[in-house]
Amino acid sequence: MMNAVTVAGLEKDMGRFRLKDINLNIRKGYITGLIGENGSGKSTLIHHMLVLKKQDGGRISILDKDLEKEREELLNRIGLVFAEDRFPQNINPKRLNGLLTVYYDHWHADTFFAYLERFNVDATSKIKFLSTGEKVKLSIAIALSHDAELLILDEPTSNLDPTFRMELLNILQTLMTDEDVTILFSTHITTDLEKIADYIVMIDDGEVLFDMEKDVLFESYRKVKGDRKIIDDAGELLIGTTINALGFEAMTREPQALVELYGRKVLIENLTLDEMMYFIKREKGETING
Ligand SMILES: Nc1ncnc2c1ncn2[C@@H]1O[C@H](COP(=O)(O)OP(=O)(O)OP(=O)(O)O)[C@@H](O)[C@H]1O
Repeated sequence: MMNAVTVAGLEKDMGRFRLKDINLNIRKGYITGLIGENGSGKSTLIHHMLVLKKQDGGRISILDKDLEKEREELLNRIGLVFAEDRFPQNINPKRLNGLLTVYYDHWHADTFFAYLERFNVDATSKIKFLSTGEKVKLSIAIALSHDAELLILDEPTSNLDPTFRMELLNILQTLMTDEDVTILFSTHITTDLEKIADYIVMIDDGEVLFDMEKDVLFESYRKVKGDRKIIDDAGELLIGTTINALGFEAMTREPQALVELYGRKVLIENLTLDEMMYFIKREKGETING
């Protein structure tokens, strides 16, 4: 099995918003980061990867099982973390542990309580009294305590303090090396993905814009800054050109060619994932608007 998740031709019409022919492979044993603007469809995609209905177009297989037919078994093998919590609010994590023992085939109470202690979450406090970040930590502790082979984390880090975010990234990386799990991780904190992701998937307006190995992505594209006068001439080599008081900035796949053609009139730099998203989005907007 090469892919932990295969999404083929997923279509979902939600009225104003549509997932359009989503084809996606989440490679087994790697961390895939899912990025995209607010409302681009990250949460919708994750949701429909887990609850595909007959009337939707497309096929999804997870861990070599057909999602439609074997949902129950699959949910046992997937660790889920969402930004908002879905727990019963009036019980404490200790009581929740009792429910989870029944729910999961491979529940490890000792692991669960060890994580809660490590994360500083009070196991005797009613869930409704936990802070937003503490609820996320609870959710992470659960996801890590039932031998999940696949972790799906939808914006897990947005409510976490920087210290714990770093700790979580370390935990995830350790899991990858020790247990060979697969992780799908959506976030706006792209620096987290620059640190730990192996693959990056960007979606925009319900479509997959790219699905690439992170290292290849960063090797393939560079930022270029330069003198405004060369924009027209170099246009073909520039992606998402922005003009500012100092000149222009753009993304390019051809840094070498730009240097050969324009010498000191251009400056080549490395890109961040945020900048890549910005330039790609700009380029797409320009194409659409003519
Ligand atoms: N149940 C629903 N019915 C109709 N439209 C919906 C529903 N849920 C979400 N949408 C719409 O689908 C679009 C995509 O939303 P989604 O939550 O998937 O985006 P996202 O990429 O996760 O955004 P964010 O980064 O803000 O969390 C939005 O325009 C949203 O309004």
